[in-house]
Amino acid sequence: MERPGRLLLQSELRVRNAAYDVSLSRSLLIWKRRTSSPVYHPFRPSVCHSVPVSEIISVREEEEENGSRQRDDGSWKKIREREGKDCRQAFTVLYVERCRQHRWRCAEVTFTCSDEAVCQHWVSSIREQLASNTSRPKHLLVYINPYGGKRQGKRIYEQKVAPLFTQAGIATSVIVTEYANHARDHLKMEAELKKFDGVVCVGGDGMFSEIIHGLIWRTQIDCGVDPNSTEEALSPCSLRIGIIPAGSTDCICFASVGTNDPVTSALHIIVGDSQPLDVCSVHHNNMFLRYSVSLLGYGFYGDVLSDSERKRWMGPARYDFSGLKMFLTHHYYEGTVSYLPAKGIIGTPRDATRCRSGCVICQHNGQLNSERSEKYEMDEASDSESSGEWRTIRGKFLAINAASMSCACPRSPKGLSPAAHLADGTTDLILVRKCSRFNFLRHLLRHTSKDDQFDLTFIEVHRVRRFRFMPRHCQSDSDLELDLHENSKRQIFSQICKDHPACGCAPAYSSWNCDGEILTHTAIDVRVHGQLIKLFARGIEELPVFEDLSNPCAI
Ligand SMILES: Nc1ncnc2c1ncn2[C@@H]1O[C@H](COP(=O)(O)OP(=O)(O)OP(=O)(O)O)[C@@H](O)[C@H]1O
Ligand SMILES: CCCCCCCCCCCCC/C=C/[C@@H](O)[C@H](CO)NC(C)=O
Ligand SMILES: [Ca+2]
Repeated sequence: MERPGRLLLQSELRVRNAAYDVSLSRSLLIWKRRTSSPVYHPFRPSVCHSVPVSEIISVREEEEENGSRQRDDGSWKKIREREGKDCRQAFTVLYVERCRQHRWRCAEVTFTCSDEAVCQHWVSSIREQLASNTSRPKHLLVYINPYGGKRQGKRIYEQKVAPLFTQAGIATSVIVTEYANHARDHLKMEAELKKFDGVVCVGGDGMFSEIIHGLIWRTQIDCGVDPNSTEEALSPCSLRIGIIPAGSTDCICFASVGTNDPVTSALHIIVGDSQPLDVCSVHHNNMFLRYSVSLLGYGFYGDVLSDSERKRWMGPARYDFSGLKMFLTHHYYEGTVSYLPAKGIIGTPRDATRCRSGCVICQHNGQLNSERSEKYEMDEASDSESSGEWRTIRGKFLAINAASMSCACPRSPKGLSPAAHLADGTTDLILVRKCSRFNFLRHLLRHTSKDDQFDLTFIEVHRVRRFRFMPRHCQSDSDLELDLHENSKRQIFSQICKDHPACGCAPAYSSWNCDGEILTHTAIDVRVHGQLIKLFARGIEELPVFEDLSNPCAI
């Protein structure tokens, strides 16, 4: 809890007929019931409220007519009179109130006083404080995906978010997308980004992936960086991105705010939060494919996504249906994974600690990254395959997952990698080797229990900066010749089977699930770019365990 600091204003005002000492400093608004108040009950504890100024949404004057007052927006509010004597002036403060499970809501308190000049001084003083907070957005570019999730994006925005933006005095330019990649193309080629101080994504993870594709690409072009390069350091994006969850998984919103509630996300945007986020670039043969911030999944999660795309009419439940189907199908895939372990960092994928607001691991490793990327510019060999740092694993896998955040979501409450960090410059590479259905089910079920989902003999997890994957069917001729002697028949049959889908045997390869979108290639090169973008979020806040003794009300 912030401490009050130097007082800017202090008055006796009234709240619902009770007298309060109200004070405003640069950091806090406090209202504390006066002990002399006629409605004061000697045995009722003194009531004191405090709100960080940074979490005040807006302040509005209340105009009076016939005992009720008309608000700035024209709506009417009944102000009760005290014993026939009018309290003639009032103003209302809207502020963030924390609820259960990381949800925020917009609360309000109306102050009344007899002196009009005092009332107007309070309104102007609070407005000055809000205006001086330069991290709060004033003009947002909003993209609404009407197609994702339960196809409620437009309704969610208009009914739950737009009224809050209006209350907060935020101007918006809204685009309802008309086709897939509409937002990406608009950001790449048309949007006048200098007019805005933020972009808002109303949709799910796939829509967010589309928007960062457009924004990051545009930023590189504007900064003279080749986005197709696998070796150039990418330029960070200055515009923050807000996510109004209206998808099916919404794991990016869930992992950066702690809930997938549209009002909570809107309030984090309004107060101007900022949360850095790692981004993975995905290339195939030096050709850029896509960016990823949550999950890159081959095998199980790639097959779940491929199968579920044909069932979008089911809404979010399509993932459960396809997940069960793919579990029963139990396909495995052969290939070679090579990865560059993250050296010198703190934190591992097996930690008990979690990435939360003000994460020390993200701050430490993020600093390490920026020092390292300066060195990298001078010594590109450190990341090259020949640096000797790379590890290679060939085998048969049920799933190959790279989680750049926990990927926690309603369907996977702990997430695919519970100890992954939003902004530490790494991704957790999870290899699920071929095993029995029973053992794979044990692994899946541990995503919803307290058991460690990595503590199984057929699972290995590495925190990496880069990795590559080459499926067996794409291996080089020399590798294939080696295999040919070993499994010539299998190679011949797998080619026949691949050419004849009617054949019932397992496919030779899966597809990559990239934040909920299917990649066009299976041989990929993935690189983590630390803290490349920023969200209007603050990470998941630690829940208060006890009354905060530094609470200014305790003074
Ligand atoms: N107007 C549109 N018509 C059709 N598709 C669209 C449109 N706008 C965006 N899309 C595409 O819809 C796809 C799915 O959107 P989104 O990710 O928001 O929903 P979802 O897949 O249900 O959610 P999640 O990814 O969280 O599971 C995205 O790939 C996006 O590119
Ligand atoms: C035995 C039944 C198993 C059912 C498994 C159901 C599928 C669970 C989906 C959880 C996905 C968690 C990771 C999130 C990935 C997102 O990036 C992506 C896009 O939103 N969502 C999916 C489902 O791939
Ligand atoms: Ca990360």
